[in-house]
Amino acid sequence: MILTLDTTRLALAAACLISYGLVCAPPLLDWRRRTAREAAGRAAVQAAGPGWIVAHASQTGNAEQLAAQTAETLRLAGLPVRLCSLSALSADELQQAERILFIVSTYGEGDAPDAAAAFVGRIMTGTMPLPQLHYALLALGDSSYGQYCGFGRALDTWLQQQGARPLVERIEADRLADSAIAAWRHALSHLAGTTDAPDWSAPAFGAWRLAERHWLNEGSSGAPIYHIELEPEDGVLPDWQSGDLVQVVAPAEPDKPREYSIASIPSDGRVHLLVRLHLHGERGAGVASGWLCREAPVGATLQMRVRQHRHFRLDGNEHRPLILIGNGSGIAGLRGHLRARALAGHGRNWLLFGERHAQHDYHYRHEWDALRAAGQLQQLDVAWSRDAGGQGCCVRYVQDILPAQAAALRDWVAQGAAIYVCGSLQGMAAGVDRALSDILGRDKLDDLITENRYKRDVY
Ligand SMILES: Cc1cc2nc3c(=O)[nH]c(=O)nc-3n(C[C@H](O)[C@H](O)[C@H](O)COP(=O)(O)O)c2cc1C
Repeated sequence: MILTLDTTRLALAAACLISYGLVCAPPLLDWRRRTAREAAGRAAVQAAGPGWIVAHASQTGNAEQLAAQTAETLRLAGLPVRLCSLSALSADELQQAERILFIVSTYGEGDAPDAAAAFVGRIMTGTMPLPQLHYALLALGDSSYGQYCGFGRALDTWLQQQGARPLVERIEADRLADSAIAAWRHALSHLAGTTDAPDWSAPAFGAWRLAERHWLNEGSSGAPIYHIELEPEDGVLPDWQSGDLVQVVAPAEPDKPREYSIASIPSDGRVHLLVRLHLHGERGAGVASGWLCREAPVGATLQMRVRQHRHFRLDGNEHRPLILIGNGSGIAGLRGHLRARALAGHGRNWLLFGERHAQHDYHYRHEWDALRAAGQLQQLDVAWSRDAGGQGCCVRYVQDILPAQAAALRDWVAQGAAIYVCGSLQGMAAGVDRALSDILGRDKLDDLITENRYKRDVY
């Protein structure tokens, strides 16, 4: 052994060792990361193999909730089960899995919910042999749409084309019809070999009092829109989060509850709604909106319940900057978020709103002014479609604001912002999506969806 105390030689030796470490460390770290990823992938595939997978595609949470109940029923029957979003399934997992229960809704015009867009793009556009896969499929939809259960049917067809075999025939639930949900539960008990499935009944409707109603847009060329406040008759306010919805029963159509975004937060002490009166020409007003906005007297009792809308909650985005984009009555859900943010003391909010006339349709303007003054609304941009002359030819709708704000938008997103879009599906949602995609790039926007940073409540 050769020992030396020569400091120059020692320093040289140390430098050699450090350089060697620097050269080796990155590949080593990379190798460790890769190995960990592969192990996680293998574990997921193994988990998929012998057990059941319950995969959901949901926009407003119905399919997700039914999937959670389905998974719980299997678990109670002692079966290993993995509950996940459809887009979380990889091609490998699909090809290994033997039993999957799919619960999917349909949006747009027969499209997949946003949460399943990645699955459609990545998996359903191609082919893969799935002869080992047995599955059941519950499709949620609404038969008043042209493409009833369009996505559920497309998924079913695609699975069969890949050689997967249905355990039971596809079940379709029209507006969550009890009979269809009962058929699914029945099939499930049969598959799980259990007879004592837990109760799945949704929370009961409660009695609420219509406490206040104001017509917000007198003089507008748009249909009347009302701010409505409701109190529980028993005085016990249920808990909810900004982004959630209510289901309201109109006395003339007790089997068709209508959903509205909640515009308030529990600390307001009341549920606030923003309801547009639907006018159908000669046929008069819509059943539910006509009753809520015109017929029911203030003080009337109505049946209502709060429903979680997990996809539109702040969940996980509480500490991020927020970009809130909406039009018309879509401002309701955004107002809920802004109130929650003000309460929590987060001022990094940007509201972009579109309506018809600045003079008549600037809903809640005094509130936005107050938030601005208090430093709780950092940026506010508005577009007026019927006053467009005054703003130049290019800005009519909320999506038209975005190109001029491209740099700010990129900046906010780079700082971690989440984007919430609320309002009409026709025109607005697609226009906003296109503008965001032009500015940020489609891949970035898809990443934001995956990271739960691009959320939409459009109707
Ligand atoms: C904007 C919008 C578009 C919809 N489009 C369709 C459709 O094209 N076909 C259909 O069967 N159901 C359609 N539905 C109904 C939903 O699929 C149904 O409400 C379902 O229960 C929602 O489940 P989810 O909460 O899991 O997303 C639509 C609903 C909304 C709000």
